[in-house]
Amino acid sequence: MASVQLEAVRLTKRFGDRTAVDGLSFTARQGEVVGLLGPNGSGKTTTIRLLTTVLAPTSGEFSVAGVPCTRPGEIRRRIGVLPESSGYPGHQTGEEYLRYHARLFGHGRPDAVRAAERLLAEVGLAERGSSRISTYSRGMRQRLGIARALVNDPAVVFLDEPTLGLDPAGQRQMLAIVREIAAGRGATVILSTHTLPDVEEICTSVLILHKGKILVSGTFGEVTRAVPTQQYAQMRVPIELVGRARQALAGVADLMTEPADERPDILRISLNGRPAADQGGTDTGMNAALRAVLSADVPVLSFEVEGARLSDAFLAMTGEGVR
Ligand SMILES: Nc1ncnc2c1ncn2[C@@H]1O[C@H](COP(=O)(O)OP(=O)(O)OP(=O)(O)O)[C@@H](O)[C@H]1O
Repeated sequence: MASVQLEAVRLTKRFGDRTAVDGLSFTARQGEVVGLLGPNGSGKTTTIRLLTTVLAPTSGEFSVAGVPCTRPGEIRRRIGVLPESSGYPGHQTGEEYLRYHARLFGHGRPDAVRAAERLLAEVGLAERGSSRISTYSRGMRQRLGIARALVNDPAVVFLDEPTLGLDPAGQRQMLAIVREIAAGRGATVILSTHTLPDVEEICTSVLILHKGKILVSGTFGEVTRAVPTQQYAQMRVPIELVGRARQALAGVADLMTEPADERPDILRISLNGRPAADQGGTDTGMNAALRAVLSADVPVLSFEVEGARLSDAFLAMTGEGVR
């Protein structure tokens, strides 16, 4: 099994009488992409600031690549950070900027030149390395920020909202880069985000924070199974029989129907608040829906059970919706 690169034990941060991070314990292994999720104010940024040694914990401890938090200077040499918002010197070119940071980490001049070139290629900026940063789009700046975070070949990379404000193409590019940081470099990535589809796409595990505490953690499957979420199925019936199908479904306890978007011939059926973990119950419910409609002499043209969604689990746990 891959080695543990990050370990937090009862990590806590208080600001006055407000506890921003409250007894966080978790581990992350080499090559994992861990999604750090939670509503506004749940403690994501504070957690990243603690783990990147910007803030000192009030209590608890953590280690990065085996280095304890009592040696913050050594930790800083082993991590890369893309903060929530960072400024860039617009007058410098991407190349100059990365060379400068490579030099800060002790590379000699020729090494720094090579490192800048390699990193620019890695984040898709090879063509624009000699342009001034002031001419870069937001997506290009974010990618330059990632390149800077990789300059010291870090064991753990922290990315705070890396896709925020990017257009769909920029988001895709960013996610591909993040995936490669974990799969290609074997680094551990801690990714704080509000964008759950990103998480579903690239994270190997998820930590959901609420009021500074971990509500639930695990793989995507474990998290969506751990909480009561609605399970939905879509049933398509002949349009002239929609009314009859609805009537038949109304007689099935525990089911509710709602119209699917702009498709009057599709009924979206949900099991009322049954835990997704209760797979037996879910099957029975959906089978009951099918039986009811068929026995009302309504042919079912298609029937599809939707997969559990992280956003539903998140909503069920925190009471707050997300994008
Ligand atoms: N320097 C500080 N002084 C006082 N309170 C703080 C400080 N930094 C954060 N907090 C408080 O700690 C809590 C957690 O904030 P944090 O910024 O970590 O949340 P977050 O999950 O990153 O939120 P967002 O998604 O809005 O960025 C909030 O209640 C916040 O007001």
